[in-house]
Amino acid sequence: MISIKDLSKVFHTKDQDVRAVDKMDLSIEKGEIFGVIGYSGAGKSTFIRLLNRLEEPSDGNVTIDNQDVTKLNKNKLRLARQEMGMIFQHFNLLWSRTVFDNIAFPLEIAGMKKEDRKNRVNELIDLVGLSGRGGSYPSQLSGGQKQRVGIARALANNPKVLLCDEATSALDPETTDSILDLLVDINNKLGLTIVLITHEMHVIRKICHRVAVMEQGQVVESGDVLDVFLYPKQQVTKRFVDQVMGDPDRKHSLELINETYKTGEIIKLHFVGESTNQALISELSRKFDVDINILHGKITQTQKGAYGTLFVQFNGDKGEIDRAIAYIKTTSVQLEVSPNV
Ligand SMILES: Nc1ncnc2c1ncn2[C@@H]1O[C@H](COP(=O)(O)OP(=O)(O)OP(=O)(O)O)[C@@H](O)[C@H]1O
Repeated sequence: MISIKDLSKVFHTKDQDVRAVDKMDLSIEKGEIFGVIGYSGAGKSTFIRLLNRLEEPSDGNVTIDNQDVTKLNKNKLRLARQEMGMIFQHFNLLWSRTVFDNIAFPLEIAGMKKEDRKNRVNELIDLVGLSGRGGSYPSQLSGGQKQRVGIARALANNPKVLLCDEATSALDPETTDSILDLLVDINNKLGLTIVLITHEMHVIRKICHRVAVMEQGQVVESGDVLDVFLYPKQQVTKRFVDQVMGDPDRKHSLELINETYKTGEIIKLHFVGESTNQALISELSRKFDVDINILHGKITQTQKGAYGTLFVQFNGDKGEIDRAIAYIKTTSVQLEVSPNV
C-alpha cells in the first residue's frame, strides 16, 4: 500500500546541514495501523510530513497505491492529498468556524454540493461521537472533542490513509485512550490504513499492528508489535518497552523472588499472544491439587494479543507439582522453574 524507498530529508540551515530523515525504507500494508516511535529529534515529524509532501523530500520515493507521490505535479498532489487525511497534536482547527463548518471545510474545497455536504458532515459527526455538538466552536470543546473534530475533518473525503502526527500527545491519559479507541474503531469499520508517529510506547502497544523505531533519521528496528515487545534488539527499543512494562527481568528475577519466598517452587510464566485467554491459573488449580500464589507480574494487551510475565509459587505434593508443570509445557505458555531447596 505504502512503499517508502531511500527517503531522505536534509535541512540546510545557516550553520549546518541537518539530515532529519536518512535513507528510510519502509513498507506499510493496506488496512494496518503502523506506528513510528522515537525520541525527540529522531525525525518522526519530518518523516510523516514527507508522506504527503508537507515537506519536500531531498531524495527517495514514497509510493501510495502504486502512485509515486514524490513525482506528482501541484494539481495531482492536491488530488492525492484528498486520499491522505491528517491529524495533528494541536488539532489545527479553524477557531472562527463551528464544529460543523470545520468538518465541512475540506468538502467545500473538494467542490461537494451543499446538501450532500450536510449529510456527509452529519454522518462524520456521528462517527466520531460528537452528535449534538455541530454548532459548538472549538473553544467550547475539550481537548479530546477537538481531536474528534480533527479526525472527522481528516476523514471527510474518504481518504485511504490517515496520518497521525503525535495526535494524543496533548491529551491526558484517559482522553488519549478514548481517542486511540476511536482510531481502532475507524480502522475496523473503514479498513483505513493508519500511520502514526509518537514518543509513547503505550500508544504503540494499545493500537498498532506493526512498529518501526527511529533514531537519528533512520529506522533501527521494526516488526510486529508483539515481537518487538518480546525481543527488543536495540537499546533504544528496550527503553521504550520498559516505558510500558517496567523491567520484570531486572527487578524481579527468579533468584530475587526465591530469596523472598522460601517454600514450594517458584515458576516464571511467560505469556505470548493469545495464551492468556486460556485462563491457565484457574485451569491449573482445578486440575491439580496444588496451592498457587501469584507473586508478581504484568500482563498487557496489544492488538496482536496479550503479552507479559507472571511469577507464581506452587506449594504441595512434589509429584502433583511436577504434573502441573508438565501440563503447562503442553500449552503455549513458556515457563522457567526454580525449585526451592
Ligand atoms: N525546518 C527545519 N529546519 C532545520 N532543521 C529542522 C527543521 N525541521 C526539523 N529539523 C531538525 O531535524 C531533526 C528531526 O526533527 P523532527 O522534528 O522531524 O524530529 P521528531 O522526532 O519529530 O522530534 P519532535 O518530537 O521533538 O518534533 C531535528 O534535529 C530538528 O532540529
